[in-house]
Amino acid sequence: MSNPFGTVPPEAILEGSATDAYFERTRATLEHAGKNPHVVAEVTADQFSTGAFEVFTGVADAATLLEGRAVDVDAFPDGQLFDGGPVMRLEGPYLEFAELETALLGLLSQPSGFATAALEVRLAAPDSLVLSFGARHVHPSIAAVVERAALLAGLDGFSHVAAGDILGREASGTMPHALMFCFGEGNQSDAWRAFDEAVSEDTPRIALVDTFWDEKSESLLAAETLGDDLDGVRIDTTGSRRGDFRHIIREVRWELDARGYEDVDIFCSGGLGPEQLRDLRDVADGFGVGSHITNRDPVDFSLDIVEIAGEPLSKRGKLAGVKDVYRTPDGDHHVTLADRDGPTDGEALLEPLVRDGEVVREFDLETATERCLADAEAVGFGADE
Ligand SMILES: O=P(O)(O)OC[C@H]1O[C@H](OP(=O)(O)OP(=O)(O)O)[C@H](O)[C@@H]1O
Repeated sequence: MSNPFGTVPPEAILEGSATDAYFERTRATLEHAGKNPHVVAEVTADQFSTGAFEVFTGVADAATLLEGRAVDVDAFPDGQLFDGGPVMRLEGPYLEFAELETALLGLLSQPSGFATAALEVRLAAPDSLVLSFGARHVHPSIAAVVERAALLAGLDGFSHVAAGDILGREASGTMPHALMFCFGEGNQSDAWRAFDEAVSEDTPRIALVDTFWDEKSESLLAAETLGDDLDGVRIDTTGSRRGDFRHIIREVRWELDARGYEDVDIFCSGGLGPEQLRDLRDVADGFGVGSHITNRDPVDFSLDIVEIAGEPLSKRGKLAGVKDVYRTPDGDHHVTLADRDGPTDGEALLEPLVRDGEVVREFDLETATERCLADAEAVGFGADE
């Protein structure tokens, strides 16, 4: 039972065996030929800007991976938005990092995809409570990766308990339909009352109100049952019954208000993405979002050697030479050769991460979140049309 779920252990990732076989064969071949050239390699998604910004994250994990190797690494800060050109640059003898390419790209690609999708929902409802509910859609061993990406993008919290332990944040949530079933139809009040009695005082009392009856009937019943103790209701109406979800939410709001329950908030979940949040943000108080975040494809990063023994080179379709990337105050993204002048008012985005194997940067999630949201504003990411 040392590895009951068959996951690749951290030791394998750090030592380089979490790799594609062709890198092991490359090492064998280069060692056989007595070659280990000094190279510069870049991690890039798109060679040229496309206007489609994405969030860069996973930098701390990349630093952990590369620590102790005789390489210098420069990278964008965690949470920076990018669009074309390198987000990371590695320099050193090629065999110092050859086999790490597979793990390095994985550590960056999937979290960056999650964070980009999470930022879309954050910006779609900037004033609403938005929680990440997507842990159920991914392998449990990476749940904290999802939740960290959600926090990085400015979401207010997440549902996963073990991720909370890792990230130092308490998991949030309401109650599942399973709880309602255990009390049975007609006994919803018993379920909500028992929940109120059982959970800690600081747990919000948010009743799930779509299980057996109409959302309006169950919401009013929850309000009558818990009175002033009820903080909110959650409506998770299944897709086949949803009809006009906005109308359902407005109707519940109306009925609660009509009976003096103006302080009871309405939370929604189930298949929600940025489009739905924009539509519902003025009638609902908060949202739980899962699959929109976890279904996101990884960002398609690749690592390419761009200079070898001081000479620029690249494969066909890629851009040779060491590059720098700048952001100008107008939000424009500039990719230039590193030995040419960048824009005079440009901020260079590639910053030292590792120097001769030593990690030279500190990581702070709150700072990364601030950067992510400020950068999204600077480049107009997620702006309402
Ligand atoms: O659709 P997503 O955005 O991925 O949302 C994540 C999940 O949260 C809701 O489930 P709920 O908490 O109601 O689960 P339950 O049916 O087990 O109670 C929703 O129905 C999804 O299954």
